[in-house]
Amino acid sequence: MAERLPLEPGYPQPTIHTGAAHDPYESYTAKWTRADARQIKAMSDPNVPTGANSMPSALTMPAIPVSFPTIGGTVWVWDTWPLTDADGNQYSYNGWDVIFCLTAQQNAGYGFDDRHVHARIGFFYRRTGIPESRRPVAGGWIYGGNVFPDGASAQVYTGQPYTQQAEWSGSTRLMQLGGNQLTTFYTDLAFNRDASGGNISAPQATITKTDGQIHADFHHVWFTGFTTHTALLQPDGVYYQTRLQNEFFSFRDPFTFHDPAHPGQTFMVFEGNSAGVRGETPCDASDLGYRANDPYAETVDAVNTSGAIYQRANIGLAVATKPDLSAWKFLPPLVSGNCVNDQTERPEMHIVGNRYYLLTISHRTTFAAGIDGPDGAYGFMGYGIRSDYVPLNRNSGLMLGNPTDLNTAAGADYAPDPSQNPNAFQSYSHYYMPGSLVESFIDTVQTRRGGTLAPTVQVFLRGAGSSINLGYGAGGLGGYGDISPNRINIDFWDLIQNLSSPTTVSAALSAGLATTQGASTARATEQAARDFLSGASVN
Ligand SMILES: OC[C@H]1O[C@@](CO)(OC[C@@]2(O[C@H]3O[C@H](CO)[C@@H](O)[C@H](O)[C@H]3O)O[C@H](CO)[C@@H](O)[C@@H]2O)[C@@H](O)[C@@H]1O
Repeated sequence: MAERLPLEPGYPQPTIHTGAAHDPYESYTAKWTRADARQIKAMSDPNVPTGANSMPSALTMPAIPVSFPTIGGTVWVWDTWPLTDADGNQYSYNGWDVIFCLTAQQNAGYGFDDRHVHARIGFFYRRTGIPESRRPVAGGWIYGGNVFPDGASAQVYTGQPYTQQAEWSGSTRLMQLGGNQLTTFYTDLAFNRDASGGNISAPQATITKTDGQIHADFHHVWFTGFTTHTALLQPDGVYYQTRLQNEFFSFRDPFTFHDPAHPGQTFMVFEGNSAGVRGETPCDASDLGYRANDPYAETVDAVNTSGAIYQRANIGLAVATKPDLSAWKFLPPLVSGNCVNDQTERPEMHIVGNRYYLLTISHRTTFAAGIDGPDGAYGFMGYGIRSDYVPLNRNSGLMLGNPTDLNTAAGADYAPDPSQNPNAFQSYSHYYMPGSLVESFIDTVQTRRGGTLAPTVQVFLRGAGSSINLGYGAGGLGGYGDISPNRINIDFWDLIQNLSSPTTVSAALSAGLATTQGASTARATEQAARDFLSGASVN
């Protein structure tokens, strides 16, 4: 890593990271250090040689107008993920784009900020291939309802003393090209309420798997299955903090992936906290990461007594131990942010050539005492699943922040000061897609609450840096809810079985599709069905 000289007044030199790869099974956890994260503030400080008067525009999402359109319907929408394979490719299924979203009913007697405890995984769909310019303003998504049958996700807690349960983020994988079998990995959350309606004690969080099938005809998309929910992981207290160690623990957001360097294995990254009893597990010099004799270094004692001891985010790793992905074992965390931040949420792994990008999201309010940064997406670059990850962009870790003046007080993360930071919480839960596109949801613009899909933006990853494409869409903001597939999956037999009229069945037969059974290759089947679809009249 290049040295940065001279020392910037008030800010330390960042930690030296090499990006070097380690074995995934090795006990090595890269650090997002305080020396690194303090570079976020340095970048916006006009008093340092390389600082600016605000967050750099290359790392800042342009302001979303308060007049944003909404996806419509009866549910709030937040964390969203498309239908993908384990390599992150996004699929159109039988001619439909499909997305999965955390959703909560809008008119059920609770407010937007209480949505988390009512969350269900819902789905939306729209026809594939319509140019963005011809889609309705909020993407033209049609709400399809909940993915899992009512009550199915509660079975994970059968016989346990919880009175309420919710479905939190995860990922949904197409298990075989040409088929309709899906596996959803998600966070099954359970808790009790006290008399005032709040939570009694910490929720329990279980990373869970459930299998189902997607179906489509020419009118709509629907699901079957998802009736059996298998608990995969609860925190172990060794690598990952438990609810008994910290009632505010984080353990959620599974994202599964394959690595060409480890064929035949399935890995999962997830949001965790470093194990240890809250407030009794101090940080050490490696968490702070200061170079020797840096005049802007803090002492370990000063950091631990500042309150920063309570922030212990990590990005966890697990590996499947059964081919049907029904059993997993923990591996040591990939990255920790002890005394830096308390939440590294919805982590994703993107492998581009020999570079491994570990991306995550975080809040301004979850940074530790003495560190500041905007709500948004953060990232790290290494040369293997387990690496000495380099935090992106001058080691700060910041990849894409909401427009935020870090010289103003943080405040509550759901209540921006419209006069100072009207867009500081405009979007959250950024998800990186093929084509360097990033989708997210709108939380709050000025004082208007969102619960709808944000404009998609484009962020290029280059080495250990990134930059938003301000030429994308209008001034850097693309379409609202522009989440498009880069691959097509046709399940011919699902399509044929679900055609809605005999005329269309005979059209399919006369198009030669039936002859593909048994005789033709999967490629020919796909091509025939694709030809048929493109010539079909849809309504
Ligand atoms: O709904 C839970 C899923 O959402 C995720 C990522 O978006 O967790 C987000 C989190 O933050 C929300 O609450 C914040 C505080 O109210 C609010 O400022 C923010 O806008 C919200 O997105 O939700 C939990 C519970 O409130 C909180 O700990 C997180 O920071 C994801 O990790 C969950 O699966």
